[in-house]
Formats: sequence, structure tokens, C-alpha cells
Amino acid sequence: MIESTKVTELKGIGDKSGKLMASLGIETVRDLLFHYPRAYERFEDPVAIGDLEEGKIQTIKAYITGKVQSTRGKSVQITTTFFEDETGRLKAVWFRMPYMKNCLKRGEEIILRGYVAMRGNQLVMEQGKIYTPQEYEKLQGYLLPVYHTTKGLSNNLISKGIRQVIDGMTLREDSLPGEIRKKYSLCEINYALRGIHFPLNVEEYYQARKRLVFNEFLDFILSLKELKIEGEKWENEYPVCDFTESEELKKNLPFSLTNAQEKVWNEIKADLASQKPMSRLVQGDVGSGKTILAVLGLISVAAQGFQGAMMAPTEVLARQHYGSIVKLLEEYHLPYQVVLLTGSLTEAKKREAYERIEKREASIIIGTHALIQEKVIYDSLALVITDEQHRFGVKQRESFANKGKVPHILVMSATPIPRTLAIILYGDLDISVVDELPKNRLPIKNCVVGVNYRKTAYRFMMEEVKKGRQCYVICPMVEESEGMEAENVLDYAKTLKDAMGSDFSIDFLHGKMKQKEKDEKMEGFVENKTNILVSTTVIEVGIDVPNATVILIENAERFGLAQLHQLRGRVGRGEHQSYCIFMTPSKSSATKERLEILNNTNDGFKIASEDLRLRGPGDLFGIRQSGLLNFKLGDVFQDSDLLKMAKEVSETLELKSNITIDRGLL
Ligand SMILES: Nc1ncnc2c1ncn2[C@@H]1O[C@H](COP(=O)(O)OP(=O)(O)OP(=O)(O)O)[C@@H](O)[C@H]1O
Repeated sequence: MIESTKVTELKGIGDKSGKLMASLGIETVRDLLFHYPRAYERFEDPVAIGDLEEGKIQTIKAYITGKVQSTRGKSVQITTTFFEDETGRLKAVWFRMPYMKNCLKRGEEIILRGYVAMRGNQLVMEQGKIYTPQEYEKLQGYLLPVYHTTKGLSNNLISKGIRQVIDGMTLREDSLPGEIRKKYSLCEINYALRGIHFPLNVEEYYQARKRLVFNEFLDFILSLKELKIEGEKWENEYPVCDFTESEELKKNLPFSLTNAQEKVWNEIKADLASQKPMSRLVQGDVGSGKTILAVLGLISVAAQGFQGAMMAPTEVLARQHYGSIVKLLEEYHLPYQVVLLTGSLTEAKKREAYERIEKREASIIIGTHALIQEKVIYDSLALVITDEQHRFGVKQRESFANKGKVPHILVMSATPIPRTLAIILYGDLDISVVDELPKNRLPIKNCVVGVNYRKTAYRFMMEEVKKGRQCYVICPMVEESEGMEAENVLDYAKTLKDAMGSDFSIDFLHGKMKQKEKDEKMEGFVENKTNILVSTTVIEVGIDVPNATVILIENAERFGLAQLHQLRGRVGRGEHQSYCIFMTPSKSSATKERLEILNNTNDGFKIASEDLRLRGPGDLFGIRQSGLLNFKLGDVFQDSDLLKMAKEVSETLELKSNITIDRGLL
């Protein structure tokens, strides 16, 4: 079996499953191999009912002592019964699983494993799986992979597919020299790949993860190192020396730049004019005003007769940037053409965009990853502004080059990583920090509340809307899902409409919608036609609607702290007092403690370090900081030791010989 083999050639994966896999970005055997588990099911020793803790998946061994009842709830079918051991009694609930009724017999002793939640004043186990004591004993000690999946595609099928890949593949050669592996106690690569999917025990999982996280970091550092080394060979073929137009625009903005913005702007200008092309990272907390710096850069290169491009991590954000730049240019009567290029454009629209780019009709190009497609030929691309979530190395820079002339690169980051870690990670870029918020900002007021506060929160939002302001509500899920009792966007928007009445315009947004629909909904919100937007985390990064003053985050316990901080950053972007309501049904003290960190500070750096302190470096099964830096497994905070290790190794490796290593793997 070779890596480019299509997944549909595997046993058990037909066209239908193949399509579902493709929707997750899995088309080849290689994609499947690198589709790492998002979590593991572990089968620990059963605990006594009296020792159960809320908010965790746990196992009990107990007798079924209650009557097994099946009822129709508000909208779903519910099965309930009670379990007892010598320490207490526990209610068990199953939603939408009517067949459970036939699997439960009063008087029987069984093992039940499920999520323990606090409902009312009692603990309840939800959606538990049942095992006989013999079945459970066989599973103990194992970690079963849980994959990110989609409706219609079972975890089991993904797992079976990967099993075939691992069993059928020829062993790959390890690109990391044996002595380095030995020195840093890193396991062999084939062992790691098997171990990340099917660890026989926790130790094996740790070993596998350690190696793969190390690889991710090493790859990242090597890419930037390579960029730096190559960069030294390049000349600045796109010198920009005249900043009259961008300075004029800066003077006429409705606000003056903060000192921090001013300092970074001067650094950018100096780079654009210098002998070598720019390779700079701009770091700044949410809402610190990084975008205007990018825009000033784009206008400077356009005024010089060159092209500038900005690559956003999501389509929603690309369109927002596009809209605001077009508006700005019109407002200030600047003559430059802007073009939008994203994956979801029709073929005809894409062709039109390619043509305008190639003929230099467009000086400013805004888009997503589609900007680095072979079909795009730039005429004189002088500046590329990219987001930290896009991997950026020599190859990407060269793909933007025309006749050997490479562009300036400016990377934007809102991840509040401590300077020491930033230097390790981005040490081969020049780093600028926007460490000051605009003066007109009032600190966001926060609160952490239980679901019984929901009605009050709604009333509060209605008051804000009456004042002309807007609100976001964030739910963790798009739609109702079996086995999860988290709020979902579709049902929530309906409930909210019922609760608030027709005077309020409420809409919803999620990542699974068609692009056109997403655009319309976002536009409705930007134009204040929508008062309240119920959304998933698609609005997490960059979305800028300064009139929005309230963000209510449902099931806040389900998000990582850094992610919550990013979400909160969607408000407090203008002159109005803003509010963030973290809502959680959880009564667990650990959850409360985590959320209290956010309640007490709006400073991203403090949050990141407190988060690390709470989770502790050993907690590798905890909530992942999704959405940040885009490492598949690595977490720069938690794995800072591995990051340092990778940095050390990157300095000893002979770059050229290793740069050809299996980069997708590294
Ligand atoms: N110096 C300033 N004074 C007042 N408002 C400003 C200033 N600089 C930027 N703004 C405004 O602040 C808001 C947030 O800025 P921007 O979108 O650039 O933040 P950001 O750093 O990109 O944040 P995020 O990381 O969340 O995307 C925007 O509405 C912008 O117009």
C-alpha cells in the first residue's frame, strides 16, 4: 500500500464513506494516517457511586435497582433507571436510544460508563455504555481512539481504516538520526504512528505523542530557519521608500495610532525600505489593532506600483477584510483595485480574479489559502501578509515569487505566548509586539454564571439592543447530537426567538453553511440588521463589529481558556462598555476555577500562563487549545519543554540535508 492510495481502496470504505471522509479532508491513505485521534476512551477501574465527580466520564459497577422507564420528553425519547452500590444511588439517562430499554434488567449487576452531569441537585450519568464485568475486564488498560468525525461516518470505520493502513504500509525510514532520538529519548517514527492511533497503554501513548509533537515543532522551526537563511540570499526587489499616501491615510483615520502601533508601523516601514525582504511577526492581543498596520502596509506597496496580498485563516474573515478595505479606499479616494480570492468562488469568478491579478489590474488581493494556488500568477507581488495559522516557509514564499523576486512577509499573531516561547518558535523572524490597547477602550466586564441566570442574561441583552448595541451568543455545536447535552446553534436560535419575541432580530451562523449564506448572515450583522447572532466558533478570530457589546458563551466549560479569550475579544472593540457572560451548567470546582481566571483578567498573557499552571504540564488528556497555531498535537504552552528540545535540535541539524525530510510528517 502506498501513501497516495485512495481511501476508497481500503476494505469497508465505499464511495459513500469516501465522500464523507473527503469532507473531513481525508482522501488518501496518507491523510488517514495523519488523522490523529482527538481523544481516547480509557477504561479505568470502576469507582463507587458515592465518589463520582461531576463533569467527567466515569465508570461504576452497580446493580440496576430502578424500574426501566421509557418516556417522550419535550422533543426526544428518554430512557431512565437507577443504579445502586453500597455507597449510593445514581440515576442513569439515555436520550434517543429507545433500544436501551431492552438491554437493562432490574436486579442485574453491570458496568456502566458515561458522562456524569449535575441535573437539578443530583448527579446523573448520561448516555452510559453498558458492559458485563467480563467484557470490561478485557478492555481495562486500553486506550481506544476517538476521531473527529462527521454525521454518517462512524468512529469505528475510521479506526478500522487506519488499522488497515498501519498493518499494510511499508515501514518508513526515520528521518531523525538515531543518535538524536537516543539523546532526547524519542521513539522511532513507525512506533509513534502506531502508538498515537492504537496505544497499548498510557505510557505508549505518551511516547508516541512526544515524538510526533517534537516533529511538529521541529518542522515549524526548520521552515522558519530555512526562510531566514534563504532570505539572507535574497535582495529586496520591491523596495518601498515613499510612504506619503499611507502616512496621509494614517493622519486622516478617525483615531490616532497607539504608541505601540506607531512603533510597529515604523518597523514595518523600515523593513519595506531595507536591503533585504522583510520576514516579520507582529504579535498583539485580541483587538490591539493589528489590521490597520496590515492595511497601511498594503497601501504603501500599492502606491509604489506593486501588489500586496493578505491571507486570512477563514473565508468569513477574508470577506470582512475585503469589505472594509474596499470601503476605506472609497472613503479616502484612493485609486487601487482590490480583488477577493477564496476557495468557494465559482470557477468563473476565480478565473476573473486570476486574470486581474496577472494583469496587475488589482493591486490589493485578499483571500484565504486559495492565494497559494498554482493557477495564481502574480505580476509584482511585493508584500504577503499572513496569519499564524498558515504555515509559511520558503516554498510558500517562493510560490509567490515572480522571476525570482520574492515578496516581503508579515505574519500576524494574536496568540498570547510569552516572549521566551515566541523567540524559540519564531526566533528566525523579526518580532514586533503591539502591547497596548487603543485608548478609547473600556475594560470588558465579565461574569461566570450558571444556567439559571439565562433569563437575566436575555433581559440584559434586550436592554443593550434597545440602546442600539448588538450581541453574540456562542454555542459549542451546530445541531443536536446524540450523546451530547451541549447547546446547539439551530435549536438555540429558535428558543431565543421564542423568549425574546419578534421585536428582536435574531440570526444564526455556523461553519457548515454554504458560503453565500454565511456571507449574508455576517453582512446582516455587520450592518446591524441582525441584533443578536447565535454562532459557533466560526467567528472566533478576527471578526470585528465594534458595535457588538455582549457575548454570551454557552457551555463555557467546553472551551479552552485561550479560545474563550479569543471569543471574548469579539466585543470590547469600540468605545462602548462591553460584557462577556460565561455560562456553564457545571458545578465542578475545577471548571469554576478555570473560568474565574477569565473573570479576573482580560490580559491574554496572564490567562495563558495561569491556564498552564492549572492544567499542569502532565495533563495531556485535558482540553486542547484548539484554534491556536494550528499544531495537530502540540501545545506550545504545555509542551514548552519539547519546543525547547526541538529548537536545540534544529540548531544542530545540517539544514539542507534535513529539509528534504518527510515534511508532511515532520
Ligand atoms: N489606535 C486605535 N484607536 C482606536 N481604535 C482602533 C485603533 N486601532 C484599531 N482600532 C479599531 O479597533 C478595532 C480592532 O482592531 P483590529 O481588528 O485591528 O484588531 P486585531 O488586533 O486585528 O484583533 P484580532 O486579533 O481580534 O483580530 C477595529 O475596529 C479598529 O478599527
